Amino acid sequence: MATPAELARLIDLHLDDLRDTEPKWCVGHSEVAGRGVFATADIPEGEIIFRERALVVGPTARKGSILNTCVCCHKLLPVKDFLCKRNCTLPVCDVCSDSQIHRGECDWFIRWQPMDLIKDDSSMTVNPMSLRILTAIRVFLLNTNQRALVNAMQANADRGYRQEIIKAAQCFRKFPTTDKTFMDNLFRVVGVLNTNAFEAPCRKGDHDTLVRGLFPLTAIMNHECTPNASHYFDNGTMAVVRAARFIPKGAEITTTYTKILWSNVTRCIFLKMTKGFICDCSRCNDNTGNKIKVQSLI
Ligand SMILES: C[S@@+](CC[C@H](N)C(=O)[O-])C[C@H]1O[C@@H](n2cnc3c(N)ncnc32)[C@H](O)[C@@H]1O
Repeated sequence: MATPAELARLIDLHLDDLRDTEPKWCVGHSEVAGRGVFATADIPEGEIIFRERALVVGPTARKGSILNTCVCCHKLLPVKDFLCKRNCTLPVCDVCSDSQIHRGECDWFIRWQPMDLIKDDSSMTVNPMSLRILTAIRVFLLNTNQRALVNAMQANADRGYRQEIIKAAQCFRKFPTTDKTFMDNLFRVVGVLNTNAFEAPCRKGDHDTLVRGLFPLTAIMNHECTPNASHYFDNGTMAVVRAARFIPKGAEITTTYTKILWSNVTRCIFLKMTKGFICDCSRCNDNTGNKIKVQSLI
């Protein structure tokens, strides 16, 4: 795992113009888990601690997601004929289909020969599993420093992630499954995304959608059930982190990976299933909050 100093260097490059001249945060070794974010000065309640743009964004492709949403600008597309004109099978609007941002992924998808999916009314549709893998593929198209940042992030290992890749590979005739280096890298990237990515609300005109974004600095914050910071997303592409209460210099800045009002049991199960850990914070250890041994449930 990359050291806090190496991670901080790469985050610094990623923040670019959003880097404060005197940031009130730093990346350090955490007593909670691995690396974390720490206050370098007293931070008053309500103050914005940092903002960052997404390093990479893609569709969530969850059950119930509206598939005719442009994978680049997220605008709503017509119900029919919404796939890329170059036959990469990704939903993309006319403007984005010719854009630099789509061209790279479009070339990769075309090379892998996506399977046609024909609907009952004989129009073409898109396979959600090929949409789901798109964010991971976009990581391969980042520049060297950006890819190094992704590599420096934690990737939990989970058998389900391999399944996600296998299902995506089945959407193509020529997915490079025999390229071991590529497949190993893809497995790690999928692990990084599943460990760190956020689902962020995004609005385009009247169309509300959820996008899946990797915000590395926001993701480095460890979880607490009574966090001292909160985060929100500005139209899917910008994360904003602010102090939920006064944070003294030197304290670890934490956020919550769950909904704050969920019960102890619900938070415990969610954290174990999605983030692979059992929280040991004071709220979880408060016996009046019906603490249970999650190990015995899973
Ligand atoms: C998004 S990462 C957080 C950054 C991570 N500490 C690092 O070094 O990259 C999420 C992972 O951090 C660990 N983690 C975060 N908060 C934790 C907590 N309160 N207790 C135990 N592990 C935690 C878990 O392994 C979790 O899957």
